[in-house]
Amino acid sequence: MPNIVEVKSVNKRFGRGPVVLNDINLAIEEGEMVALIGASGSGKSTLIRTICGLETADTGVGRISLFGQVTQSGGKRLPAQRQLRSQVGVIFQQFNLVTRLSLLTNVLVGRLGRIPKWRGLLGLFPRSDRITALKALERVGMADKARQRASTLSGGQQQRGAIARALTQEARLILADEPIASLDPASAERVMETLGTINKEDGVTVIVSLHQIDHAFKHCDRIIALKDGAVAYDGTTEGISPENIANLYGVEGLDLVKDARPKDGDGASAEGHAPSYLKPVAVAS
Ligand SMILES: Nc1ncnc2c1ncn2[C@@H]1O[C@H](COP(=O)(O)OP(=O)(O)OP(=O)(O)O)[C@@H](O)[C@H]1O
Repeated sequence: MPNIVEVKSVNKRFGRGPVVLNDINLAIEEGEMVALIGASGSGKSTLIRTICGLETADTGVGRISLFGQVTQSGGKRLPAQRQLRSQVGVIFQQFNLVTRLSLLTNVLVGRLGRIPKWRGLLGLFPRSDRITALKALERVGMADKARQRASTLSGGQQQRGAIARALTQEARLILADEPIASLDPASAERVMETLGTINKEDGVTVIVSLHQIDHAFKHCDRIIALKDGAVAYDGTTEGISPENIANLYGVEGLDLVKDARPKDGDGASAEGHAPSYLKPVAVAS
């Protein structure tokens, strides 16, 4: 089975600006749930946008492959980029849904690449597509909101709608760029749980960039960390050390770890894949 995502020797600068991605090399296998972390400006969004083809890497030897096919090489998009587009679901921090349309119509947009263009333009989605979309909304706990205008939904509900759209699209890979950055803690948790569920139950590969390390600890089994555009850590979530975190975020990083530490008595706030130094120590009774 080829890697779902392969990034080889990718560099990126915007115009004559500083280096934003510096010799990135990554391989992500099918079914992984990967957190992309790093301080603000470290290049997370640019890497996600380059992987999904919204940006091109610099000219040179850099190459990106999706599902075993080269989509970008030498700073140029190749035909495979377009052909594979329907298999990649992209979720952003904001502006994921067309606010004047109903949630159901937004989710049906996920089928546009799979029906004749004229049907899509007229909004004539087959009944089977509507059923698929409604099932996807049910999976993310939003079926009762199907007829509601997207503008009337909360940020967290809109993000779950965007996940339903990716499910309807039958995406094999979801790239989520800070999907919980503007959400309250409960909505953020719900969105991360939803991404985790479709990763586990449907085998969809997920790459999610996050500012909140505790969500990475809880929901992702692998962490890729960027510092100044270069990969500073790539390994298991359990394996990331306080030194790694301090290297990424400086002194404030240690506070982030402290915040992620399970609180006394009330269970773990960073269960899941949290490194052992964050897990509660079992006390023999
Ligand atoms: N379109 C652009 N034109 C010029 N510079 C850009 C552009 N997009 C990003 N950059 C620069 O690239 C660098 C990395 O930005 P990027 O948004 O990828 O980082 P990030 O890690 O996602 O940051 P944050 O966590 O704050 O969203 C920043 O210095 C940013 O100013």
